[in-house]
Amino acid sequence: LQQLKKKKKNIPPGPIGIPILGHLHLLGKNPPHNLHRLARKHGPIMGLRLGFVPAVVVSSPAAAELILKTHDLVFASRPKSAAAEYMSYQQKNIIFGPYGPYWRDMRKICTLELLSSLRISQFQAMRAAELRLMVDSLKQAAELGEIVDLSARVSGVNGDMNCLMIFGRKYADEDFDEKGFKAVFTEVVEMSAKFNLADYFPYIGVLDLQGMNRRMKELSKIFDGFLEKIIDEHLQEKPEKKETKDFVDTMMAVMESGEAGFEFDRRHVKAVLLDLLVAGMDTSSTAVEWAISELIRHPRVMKKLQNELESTVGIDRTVEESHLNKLEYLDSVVKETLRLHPVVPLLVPHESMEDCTIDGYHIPKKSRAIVNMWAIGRDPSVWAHPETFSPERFSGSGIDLRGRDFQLVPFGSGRRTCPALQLGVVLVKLVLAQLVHCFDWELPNGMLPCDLDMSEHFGLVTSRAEHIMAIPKYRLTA
Ligand code: HEM
Repeated sequence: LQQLKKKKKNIPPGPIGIPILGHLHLLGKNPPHNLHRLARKHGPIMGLRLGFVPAVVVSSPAAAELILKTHDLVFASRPKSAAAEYMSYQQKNIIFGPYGPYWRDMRKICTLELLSSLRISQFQAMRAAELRLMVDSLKQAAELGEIVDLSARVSGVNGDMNCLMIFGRKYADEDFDEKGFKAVFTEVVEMSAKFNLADYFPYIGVLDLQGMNRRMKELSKIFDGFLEKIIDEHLQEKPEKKETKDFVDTMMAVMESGEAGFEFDRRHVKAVLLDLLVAGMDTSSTAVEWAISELIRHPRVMKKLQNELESTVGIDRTVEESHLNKLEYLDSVVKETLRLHPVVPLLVPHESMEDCTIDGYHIPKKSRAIVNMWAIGRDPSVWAHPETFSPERFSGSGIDLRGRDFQLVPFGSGRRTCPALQLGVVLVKLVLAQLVHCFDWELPNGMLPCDLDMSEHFGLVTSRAEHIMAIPKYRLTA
C-alpha cells in the first residue's frame, strides 16, 4: 500500500532510509558535503526523512529557483525548533519566525528602520574609525614582525562595528558572563544549527537526551540579562543628544510611539536585537576570513587585487566606502569566495505551509526545504572547473548577489532573503580591501600558500576549522 501511495504521489528520489532515524544518520559532521554527495547520485531534488520530518533537498540553480521563487510563498515559513523556542523569545524574532502578519511586520520594521541605505550610511564614519584602529594595530604587529591571528582580528573588528551600530558602544568579553561575549553568541549560533533530536522526534524532546534544551535555556538567560541591562542603560540616556541613534534607541522609540501597529513590547525589542547580533556577528567576518585565505593561497589573484586597489585608491591613503563601487575585481573576488564558501551553506531551513508539486514531485505540507548552496556553487553544469578559485569568471557575467541569479544566492532570495545584503556586502568588501591594500601577508614557519588548511567547521555559519595565522608586511607609504 505504501508503495502504491508513493507511486501515486511521485515523491522525490532519495537514498534508502533506516527505521526511526530515516536519513538523519546520513547528514554526518558536515551536512552540506554529505548532501552534495547524495545529490550527485539521487538528483537535484532529493527527498529525505529526518526522523518524523519529511525534507526536500535542492542542489541545482533550477531547483533552488523552484523553492525560492516559483513556490516562494509556500516555502516562506520556518519550522518550529527547540532553538527557536528557547533562544528566540518563542519564535518572536525574524530569523526563525513562522510566516504570517507578525513576521512580516517585524521584518518591515527591521528593513525600514534599521537596515535601509540611509541607516547604513549613517554609520560610515564609525566604520572608518574602527578600520583605522584595525590597520594601526596590524601595522604595529608588522613593525614587530609578529604572527597575527587574522581570524580573531577580523572577527574582532566586525564584532565591534556590530556592537557600535546596535548598542552604541563596544563590549569587551569581561562585560558579559564569565565565558565572554563572543563565545556566548558563537555558541548560540552553533546551537541553532545543530541537528537536535527534539526537532525530529517530537515525543522524545522532553527527555532532552543530548542536553541541548537545558543548555539553550541557560544561554537564553545569559543573553536576556545582557539585553535587559542594555535597554535599561539606554532608557537612562537621552537619545536626542546622540548624533547617531543606535538600533536600541530606534527600537525603543518604535515601542514607545505605539506606532508599530501590533503588540510590540520589550520582548519584541530584545528579539530583534538578538536577531541582528546573531546574524551580523559571524557572517561578514567569516566571508572575509575565507576570502583572505583564498587570496593567500592564490598569490596571482592577491597581486591583481592589490594592483586594482593601487590604481583606484593610490598607495598613500586607505580605501574608503566611496571607492567600493569602482573596484570591479574586488567585487569578483567576493562573489567567487561566496560561491566556494557560502557562509550560510544550507540557508536557514524553510518549511512548506501546504502540499505542493515541484517539478512533478509531491512535497507534503510541513516539509523542510534545504537549499544546498555549497553544492550549487560546485555544480559542474553551471561552473567551469568548479573547484578552481578564479574571480575572472564573474567579469562581465552580469551575475549579481541580489538573488536573481540562482547559481549564486548566498544571501537567499525571495521573501526570506537576507534583509542585510547591502550592509553585509559593504562590510565584507571594506574589511577585505583594507587587509589587501595595506598589507602583504606571509604564512608563518615557511608554510607554502598551497599548504594552507581549508577545512570547514560546519554551523549555521560555516567558518574555517582553524584560525588563519599570518605575518603582515605594511605596504602603503602613508
Ligand atoms: C556576508 C554576510 C551575510 C550573509 C552571507 C547572509 C546570509 C543570509 C542568509 C543565507 C539568510 C537566510 C535566507 C533564507 O533563509 O532563505 C539570511 C537571513 C537573515 N540575515 Fe543575513 N547574511 C549576512 C549578513 C547579515 C547581517 C550583517 C545581518 C544583520 C545585521 C543579517 C540579518 C539577517 C536576518 C535578520 C535574516 C532573517 C531573514 C528572515 O528570516 O526573514 N544578515 N542571511
